[in-house]
Amino acid sequence: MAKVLISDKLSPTAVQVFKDKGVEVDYLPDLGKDKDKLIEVIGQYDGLAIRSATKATEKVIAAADNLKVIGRAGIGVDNVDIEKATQRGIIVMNTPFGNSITTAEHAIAMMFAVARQIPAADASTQAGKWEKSKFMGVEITSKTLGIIGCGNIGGIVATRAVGLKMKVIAFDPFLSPERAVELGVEKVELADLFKRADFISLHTPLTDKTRNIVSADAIATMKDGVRIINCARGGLVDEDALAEAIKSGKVAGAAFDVFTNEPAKENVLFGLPNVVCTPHLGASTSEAQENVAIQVAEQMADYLVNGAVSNALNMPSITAEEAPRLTPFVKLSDQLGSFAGQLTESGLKGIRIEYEGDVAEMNTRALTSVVLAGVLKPLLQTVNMVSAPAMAKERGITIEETRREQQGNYENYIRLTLVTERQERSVAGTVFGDAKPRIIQIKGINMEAELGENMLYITNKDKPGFIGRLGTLLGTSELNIATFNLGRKQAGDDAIALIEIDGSISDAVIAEIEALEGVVQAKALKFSV
Ligand SMILES: NC(=O)c1ccc[n+]([C@@H]2O[C@H](COP(=O)([O-])OP(=O)(O)OC[C@H]3O[C@@H](n4cnc5c(N)ncnc54)[C@H](O)[C@@H]3O)[C@@H](O)[C@H]2O)c1
Ligand SMILES: O=C(O)CC[C@@H](O)C(=O)O
Repeated sequence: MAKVLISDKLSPTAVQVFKDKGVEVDYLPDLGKDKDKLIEVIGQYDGLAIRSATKATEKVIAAADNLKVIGRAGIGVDNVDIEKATQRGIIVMNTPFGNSITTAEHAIAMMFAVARQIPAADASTQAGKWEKSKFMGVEITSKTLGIIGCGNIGGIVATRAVGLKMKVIAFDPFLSPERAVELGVEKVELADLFKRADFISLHTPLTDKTRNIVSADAIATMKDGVRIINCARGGLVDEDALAEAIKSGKVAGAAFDVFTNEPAKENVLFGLPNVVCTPHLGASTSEAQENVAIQVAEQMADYLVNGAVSNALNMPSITAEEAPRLTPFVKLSDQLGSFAGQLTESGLKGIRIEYEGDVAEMNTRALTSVVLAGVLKPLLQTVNMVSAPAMAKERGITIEETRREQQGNYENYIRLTLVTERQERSVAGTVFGDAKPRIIQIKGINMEAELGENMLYITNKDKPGFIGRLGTLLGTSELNIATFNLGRKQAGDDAIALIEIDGSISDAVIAEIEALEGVVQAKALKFSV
């Protein structure tokens, strides 16, 4: 039974979801904060469910010998080393929509808070001061809100702000003109946004491009009295530059939920006039926490139990519905990749995968990942379908995928061609109605072979007497033939034999086969069945 560790504070509903789906679960909500303890125990788990307190660092991942999936109950995955997870074949998934409304509402709340200085006014009033003239605010109606990053959360903020009668402008290179119209926002360039906005709200991930997107230079181009809200990620705004701009009066206020260093026990913004801060509360509503906990538990359990993949950041999705239909093709893809990979001895330059017929309409991205893992496995023992695409890319191997809907002799067909420094070698296979994969072509030679655990692959000159000599040799070596498949282009040409053997084939037997008259190549191949 798969075993999952929940190492952050997740709604207890997640525990029940895991149990209901047949996954064993340990709920240790404070463990994530103890790096050493996490490293000590992580090896025993197949899944790790986290929020933001647990840092799934390179060291944690290196110690995670059985880990198959990391599930983030939330959106941002900057606390997970995705590259290292991918290299170890661990899927990283998040819950991209479960807390979007809640976070967008927090951004709107923060905008009001900074427009009317509510936290400071509250503190003063409760201190018995009644400082009515000190807290003069501004209306937001008719003001311009500049949204940087108009995805899920930015989009919700935009529609709420339009409802509040604001003029909304947005900078997001991936925002389509149609979506901008749908949201009621004007798509603008960043420099334009900085010049025009009365309020600026950030909603991008933290990347190399977005780090310090609000810099000292950017602030200098803004309207005097602008107010800045960050409920996305610390590091999007240069906090030192903002602090200076607040002190000088250039910026009239800031509302921050996220900070460059978290937990933010101290920060240059703390204590400045009209700065409102919350401790990364954007996603903290009971509704959002219930949503993300249930979603992450369902996704992780679906993967661990059924192989379904949703919302993975390092692997194509496979829905629970398509997983059973895809299974025989996953097996075929693995066999084709493994077959070609085991026969490849010179430097691999390119991989071509052709899908034809029914299979061309399936989730070929996932199948391609499986093929790649099969090809690379003989070279890189730890590779799997998660890590294979990245590993192939790292090694400069080009990947080409084509899909054709028309059918030839078979209802479906996958052909894999490996391009090496010396040659191109192709192998093709199909899945029949019995859901069993078959190899149907090797190097252009037709045959119909089912692969077993131990296969003997031989290329030989098609001359009389060869099969007899081979049968005698296998017999005297006490190797029993389970199935025997032959193919050739034409009489006298190269022929291929693919033979299933009951038991493994030693190097000594392979050497004897190679010494038989007419043998061009002999190889023992192993497959997982
Ligand atoms: N405060 C919280 O508790 C909390 C909760 C949830 C999400 N978040 C954060 O909010 C942010 C947005 O989340 P989301 O779900 O809307 O993500 P999203 O992926 O749906 O949207 C992000 C948008 O940013 C845009 N973008 C990327 N690079 C950009 C750039 N250089 N300039 C302008 N736009 C760019 C993308 O095109 C995309 O539309 C993330 O950083 C996420 O981690 C914070
Ligand atoms: O889990 C949290 O409280 C914060 C989540 C938020 O930052 C996210 O990216 O989803």
